[in-house]
Amino acid sequence: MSLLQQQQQQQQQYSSFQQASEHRLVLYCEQHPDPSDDLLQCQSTQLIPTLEHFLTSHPHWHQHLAIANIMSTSSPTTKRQTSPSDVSPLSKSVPFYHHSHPEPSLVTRADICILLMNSDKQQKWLKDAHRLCANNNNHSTNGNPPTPKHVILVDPSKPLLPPSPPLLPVDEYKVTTIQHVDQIPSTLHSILSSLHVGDKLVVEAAPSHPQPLIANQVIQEYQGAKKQRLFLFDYDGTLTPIVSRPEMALPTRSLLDYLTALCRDPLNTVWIVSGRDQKFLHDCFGHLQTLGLSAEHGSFMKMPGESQWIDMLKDAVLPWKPEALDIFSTFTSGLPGTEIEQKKSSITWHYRNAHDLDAAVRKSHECHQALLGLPGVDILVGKMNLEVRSVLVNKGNVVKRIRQQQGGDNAVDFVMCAGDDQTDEDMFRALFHDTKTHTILVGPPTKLTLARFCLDTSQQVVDLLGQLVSSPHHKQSSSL
Ligand SMILES: O=P(O)(O)OC[C@H]1O[C@H](O[C@H]2O[C@H](CO)[C@@H](O)[C@H](O)[C@H]2O)[C@H](O)[C@@H](O)[C@@H]1O
Repeated sequence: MSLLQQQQQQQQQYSSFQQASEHRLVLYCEQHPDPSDDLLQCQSTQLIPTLEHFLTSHPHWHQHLAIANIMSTSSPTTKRQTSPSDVSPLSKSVPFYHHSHPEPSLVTRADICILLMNSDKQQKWLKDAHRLCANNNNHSTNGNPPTPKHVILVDPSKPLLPPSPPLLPVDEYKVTTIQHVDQIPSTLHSILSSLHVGDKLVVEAAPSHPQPLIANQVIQEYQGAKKQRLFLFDYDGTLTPIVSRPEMALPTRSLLDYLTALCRDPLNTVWIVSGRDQKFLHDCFGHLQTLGLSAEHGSFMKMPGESQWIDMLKDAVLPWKPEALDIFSTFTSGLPGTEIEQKKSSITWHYRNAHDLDAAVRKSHECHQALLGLPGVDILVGKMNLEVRSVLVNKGNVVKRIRQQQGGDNAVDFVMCAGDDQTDEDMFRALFHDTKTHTILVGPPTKLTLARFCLDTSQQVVDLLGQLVSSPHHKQSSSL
């Protein structure tokens, strides 16, 4: 192909990309894998596969994204002209543009940029982009202020330190520095989830596969937090493993020590948001005065530092309770080993210990159907249990209330929320659009969830708390 033909083809590809990306967010990647820098070279080969992986685990972004990849390199293999489809299967799932020369109009159009190049080039790129955007805004006729954009700097040479201030006053960009392309999926997910781009895109909370949590990243952000930190923990399956009998699921000594230490740091507010009743939570955690407790999915709350519980359903009538109890009793009498746990404003039917587990699982579907007729309740499918509680409460509302009390989203710069069950998805939903949050599913990465990250076991959650409280920036106040 002649040079002219190549240029025409490139121009055509660029125009098609512009058209196809019109109502999408543009992710602009620019890579300068200096041949003398092995780390950069190596990460550069992983960028596109990482983006493919991101889209596989977050399929709902397919319809919202367009990706431009500028691979500017002296390497002879990438110097030749390539068409998008030569480069990546990405081109088959999202509008994709690939070229070897930076394209200024793409930089100004981009919503998120990923820069894989050495730090000097990154700084130069930011300066140039700053100039470009300023110029572009001068010529903009709509008078709107520029939308702040996001830049992810991948800098393998940067040690893991608390975030440093950006070197440039780049108002147009919110800069996030990461060390490894592996961190791109979680970073991208949190940026994308925070974007409400006017009429261009309204991002609904949609479940996707969580990324395995990188403990060092959390520790770094915990240490970097300057305002308040908020911790929200489910109990069963999150801070303690699921066991055959509810009364045996007691907190370990280390968990209590770590919670005590977390509560002692004046920057921290720590809550357990559980389906358990007040008595159980009080017996296990009542001695930790500054720990907030929420029982029965938000029906009762004990504020940090207080000793009295607030009945959130004080004035509500719960006419469904006797009927729900009747339904559960019928199923219990036909299935030896199953049990009813009666709480003040919810009822849980446990079938984990049924003598005939297969029959109990089958019958649980029937029981679920029977409960559907009850007015004013939510039916929760838990871990070998069915639970009925009032629609007036859920863990998501608990989270919203706690956040309001803390002074809103901006008052807090670190949030960790962990849970393992269907009811915890309400907490994850309430935090979905806040990029500061570390929402953690305790479960496998194959599960669809609104949490951004996952850890396999409750022991890993407890170990992470241990790491946080032994980190150098953790402060201890004199009294608890
Ligand atoms: O919101 P949570 O703190 O996770 O509480 C949810 C329910 O947990 C308990 O039941 C579950 O854990 C038991 C102990 O491991 C297990 O035996 C049972 O099979 C699980 O369903 C608790 O008994 C319920 O009251 C909570 O609603």
